[in-house]
Amino acid sequence: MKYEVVIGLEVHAELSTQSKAFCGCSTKFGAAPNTQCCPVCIGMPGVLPVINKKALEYTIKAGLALNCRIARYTKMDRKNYFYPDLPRACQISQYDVPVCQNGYLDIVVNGQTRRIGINRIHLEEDAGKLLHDQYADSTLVDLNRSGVPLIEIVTEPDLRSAEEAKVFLETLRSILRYIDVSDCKMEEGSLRCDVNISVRPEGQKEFGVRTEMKNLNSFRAVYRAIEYEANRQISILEEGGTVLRETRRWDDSAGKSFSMRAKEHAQDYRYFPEPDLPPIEIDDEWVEEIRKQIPELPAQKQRRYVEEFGLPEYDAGILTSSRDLADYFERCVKLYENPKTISNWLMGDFLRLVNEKNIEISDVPVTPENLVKLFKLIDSKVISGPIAKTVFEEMFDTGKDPEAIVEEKGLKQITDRDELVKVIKKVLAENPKSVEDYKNGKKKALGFLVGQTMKATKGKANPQLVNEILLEELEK
Ligand SMILES: Nc1ncnc2c1ncn2[C@@H]1O[C@H](COP(=O)(O)OP(=O)(O)OP(=O)(O)O)[C@@H](O)[C@H]1O
Ligand SMILES: [Mg+2]
Ligand SMILES: [Mg+2]
Repeated sequence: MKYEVVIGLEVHAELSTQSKAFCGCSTKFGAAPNTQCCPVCIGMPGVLPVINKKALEYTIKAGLALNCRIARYTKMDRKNYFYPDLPRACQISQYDVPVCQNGYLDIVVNGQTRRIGINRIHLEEDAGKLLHDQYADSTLVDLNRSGVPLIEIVTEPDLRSAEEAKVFLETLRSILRYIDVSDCKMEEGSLRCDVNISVRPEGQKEFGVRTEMKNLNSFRAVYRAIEYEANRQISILEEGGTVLRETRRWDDSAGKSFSMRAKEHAQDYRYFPEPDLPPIEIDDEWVEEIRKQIPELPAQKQRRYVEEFGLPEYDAGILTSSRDLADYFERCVKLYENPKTISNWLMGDFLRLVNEKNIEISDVPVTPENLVKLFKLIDSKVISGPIAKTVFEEMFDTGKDPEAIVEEKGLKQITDRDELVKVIKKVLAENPKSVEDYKNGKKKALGFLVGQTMKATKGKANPQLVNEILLEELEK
C-alpha cells in the first residue's frame, strides 16, 4: 500500500527586540549567565509585567508578511506548567485570541507552487536555559533567555514531505529576516521547530494519528526526523498495529526518535487570562503603519529580477534568498550594465568565500564599487579571468581597491606581442617532445603548451594571444 505523509509545524522564532517581552532587560545573546535578568523576568512574586510594544509590532509584521488576519482585540494568557527553567511556573502566552490568524505561505518545491496554511501566530515569552554539561551531579540554570519575546507560528497540516517542510522553513526564515523581526539563527536557538507528523493510506480523507517531536534545531534534523518518523509509522501500520498519539524525542546523533510521553498523560496547562496585563486593542491605523514598513519580499523580488534583469529563475532565487545579498546585487547593478556577470560572481567566488570564512554578507569588505571596478579591469583586458580570481580573494581579505592590488603585485595582463613571442619561443625550446607530438597530429599537445606559457607568465598572458602565437610558431 502507498502512504501519504502529513506534517504540521510549530515554529518558534525569538524576536530581535532590544529588550525582553515584559521588562527592560537586554536580549543580547552570549552574555555571562544570569547577568541579564530582573525580578520581572525571573518571576519574583509581586512584580508587574509591562508589554513591549515593539514585540507586539513585530508579531503583527510577521502576520502581515504571512497573509494573516490581524486581531483588533487580543489578550495574553497564562500557560501553567512546572519546569526548572521556568521559575514563575507559568509562561505568558496566548490561548484563544492570538494576534494573527488564517494566513498562508506559498512555497516552491520542484518547480511547483504549494500554498501552506498558517493557522495562527501568537506572542509569548521564552524560558531560561538548563546547562547539564558542567557538573556530573547537578544542572545549572541561566535565566538570560527567560522573558525574551517569541512568536509561535503554527501551520495547518498541509505539508506532505520532508522536502516540503525544509523548503517551508527556508522560505519562512528568509521572510522573517527580510522583515527584520528575528535573526533566525538556529545555532543560537533563535529559531526552533516542533514537528507534528502522521501518515495515512493514499486516497484516505481522514488524518492518521499524529506524533510530535519538539525543539528540533537544524533543518537537517527536521528533514531526517520526518523521514525516520514517517517510516516508523508506516511500518507499524503495515504490521497491523496502531500509532500512538505521543510526544517523541528526536535524537539526531542516533538518527532515531524515542517515546517521551503519551498524550493521555499530557499536561493540562490550565490556561487563563493573564491578570497582570490588560487586554490589547490594535487599531487599523497602527496595522497600516506596520504594513508600510514591509519591504518587497523574496518571492516578489525574485520575479522582478527575472523580468527586469533577465536573470534565470535560479540566479534570482539565490540572489534574493537574503536581503543583504539582494541589496548588494542591486547596488552593483546600478553601477554596471551586465546583471548576469554580477550574478555569476556573487553566486560563485563571492558566496564561496562568505561560506568558507563563515561571515555575514554585511561584513564582506568588498564594496560594490570595488567589485564593479574589478569587472571593468577584466572587460578592458587589463587583467585575465584567472588573475581576477586571485585579485578578488585579496579584495575579500583586505577590502582593497582592485586597481591598487593589480598595480602593487604587477598583475597586469601581458598583451605585448613581442614579449609573448619571446616567452613562447623559450617554452617551445624547453618542450621539444610536445612540439613533436603536435606536429605528429597530437593536437592535445597544444593545450599543454598553452599551460606552460601561462605558468611562465604567472597567469598574466592574454590567453587568446598565447593561442594565436603558439599556432603561428608551431606551423613554422
Ligand atoms: N493529523 C495530523 N498530522 C500531522 N500534523 C497535524 C495533524 N493534526 C494537526 N497537526 C499539526 O499539529 C500542530 C498542532 O499544534 P498546536 O500548537 O495547535 O497544538 P499542540 O501541539 O497540541 O499543543 P502545544 O502547543 O502545546 O504543542 C499544527 O502544526 C497542526 O498542523
Ligand atoms: Mg503549539
Ligand atoms: Mg505542539
